[in-house]
Amino acid sequence: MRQPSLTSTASFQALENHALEAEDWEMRKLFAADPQRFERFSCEAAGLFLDYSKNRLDGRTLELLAALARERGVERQRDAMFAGERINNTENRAVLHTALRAPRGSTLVLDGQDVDAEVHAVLDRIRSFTDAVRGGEWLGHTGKPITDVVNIGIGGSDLGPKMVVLALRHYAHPRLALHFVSNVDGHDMDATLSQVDPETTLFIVASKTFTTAETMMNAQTARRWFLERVPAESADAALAKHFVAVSTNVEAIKSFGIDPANMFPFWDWVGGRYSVWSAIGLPVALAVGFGYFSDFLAGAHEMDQHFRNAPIEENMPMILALVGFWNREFLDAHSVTIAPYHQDLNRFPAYLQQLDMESNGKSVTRDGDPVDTPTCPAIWGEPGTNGQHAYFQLLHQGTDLTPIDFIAALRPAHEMEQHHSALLANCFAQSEAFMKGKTIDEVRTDLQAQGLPPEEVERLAPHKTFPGNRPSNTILMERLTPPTLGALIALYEHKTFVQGVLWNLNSFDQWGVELGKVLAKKIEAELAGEPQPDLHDSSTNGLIARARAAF
Ligand SMILES: O=P(O)(O)OC[C@H]1O[C@](O)(CO)[C@@H](O)[C@@H]1O
Repeated sequence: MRQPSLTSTASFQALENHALEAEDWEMRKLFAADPQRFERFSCEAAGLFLDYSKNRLDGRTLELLAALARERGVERQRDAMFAGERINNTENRAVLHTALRAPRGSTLVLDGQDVDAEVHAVLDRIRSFTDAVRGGEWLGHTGKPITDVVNIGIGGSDLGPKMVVLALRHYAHPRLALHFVSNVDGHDMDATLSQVDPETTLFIVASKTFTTAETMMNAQTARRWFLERVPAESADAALAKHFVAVSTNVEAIKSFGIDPANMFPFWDWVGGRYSVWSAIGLPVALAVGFGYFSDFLAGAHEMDQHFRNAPIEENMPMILALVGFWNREFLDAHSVTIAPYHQDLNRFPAYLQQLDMESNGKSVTRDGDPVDTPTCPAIWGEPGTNGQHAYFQLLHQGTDLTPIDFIAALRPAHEMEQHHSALLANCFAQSEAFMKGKTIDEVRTDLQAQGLPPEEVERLAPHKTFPGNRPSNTILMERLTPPTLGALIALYEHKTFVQGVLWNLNSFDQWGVELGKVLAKKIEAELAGEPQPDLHDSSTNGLIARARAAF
């Protein structure tokens, strides 16, 4: 059924009216007026705690947002996703990444396929393979145990496993070093190959389609590099010990020369950016072992259960989505900063960029109509406290309002307690500063107390004033563990889903990446071929000409 446009819905219009009333709200005053604000605007689920009290909203705002979610059918669409309906309507696919982390025994049949049985059969294979590699029973072609694993993939076939392996480094196997090559830029492959030994390196070629240009070129290069170092007569046997594939495309992996016995499959109902739970997570299972990989899946499943069952008003992913929606639509927030106050989450912002922006960076609804409000904000960030010494200036005093998600673990994985309290102090201080700001009168009082002459006080005061009233969420966990990380990722997946439903987008296709791919193929041929007539605009022709002259 065609959805009405967002702005024509009664609940969106009610929110518009409410936003007019809320225009002058100051969070300082909201906190002063309600000593229970923190308790009222925070929730817990799956080992995570979300404080969303430092947003410009009140109970009525949430009621109206929840009403909008209901009017847009968020619960119905959530249930349709879990049930395996083909909600990816432009690719006619189900969206079942949640089935990848469901415990054995769940019943879901999709087109005659027993999803649970297939998922767990692959998980069993992942377990035996990773046990063998980690245990030193899987040997390289000269009889040595594997010491290095190189994952070759890009986008969802890189960002997820790379982020998780870094985040869980405390759980990692001491013998295995994990490397990730994604960029078609040869410097990426070169930097990795220069560190590894062909006798002890396992290559994982990870690509859902097994057609992605960057991955195919990188995989061919790795294969050539490897074969140049192996006696020709044992090439096939050696390849079988050193190359495995993760894909949905068995024919393509065969023609690449990988034995299907070395292929870990997944399915078209797993989107690339939602695939870390599938065999795309093989590097994670190799690094931390199958037990912790299962815990990671279990943490995500716990968040799934919460998302499925909790009422909207207590549902963490729904709340995160609704608050983000409020900030985007009514506070004109063009971007969101992700600030993990945990160095091991340093690739988390990059991971969320694909998750959120590839899912909801769209301007046409699922029905093909132009959207009538702004959609996905830009997502960016760096670990705190590094960001504080770089771009937080703009967040505090710039002209745009940029909401921030602070993410922290209460306990560290190290024993340097002093560092950890300094880290948390910074995290909490920043959210306080964004909320409170510092008024010009407060600045004047400070400067006067420092004994500055009145004209100097007046000259400096505007520069030292902080507008404040800038929204943030804080997500806390006890420790960064496999289950809490699983829950954290699932939280953001579902947040993205809910926002997609509010905007009536198909969050599971990514047509926007195609045009550049097609043009790059043409230009690659032009760069390699004979001089050709100018085929493009003058800028593109000029750039190609300069590159050709340099070759
Ligand atoms: O796993 P594949 O098929 O190589 O795709 C890699 C990535 O490329 C994209 O299709 C975008 O080009 C992503 O959605 C995907 O995660």
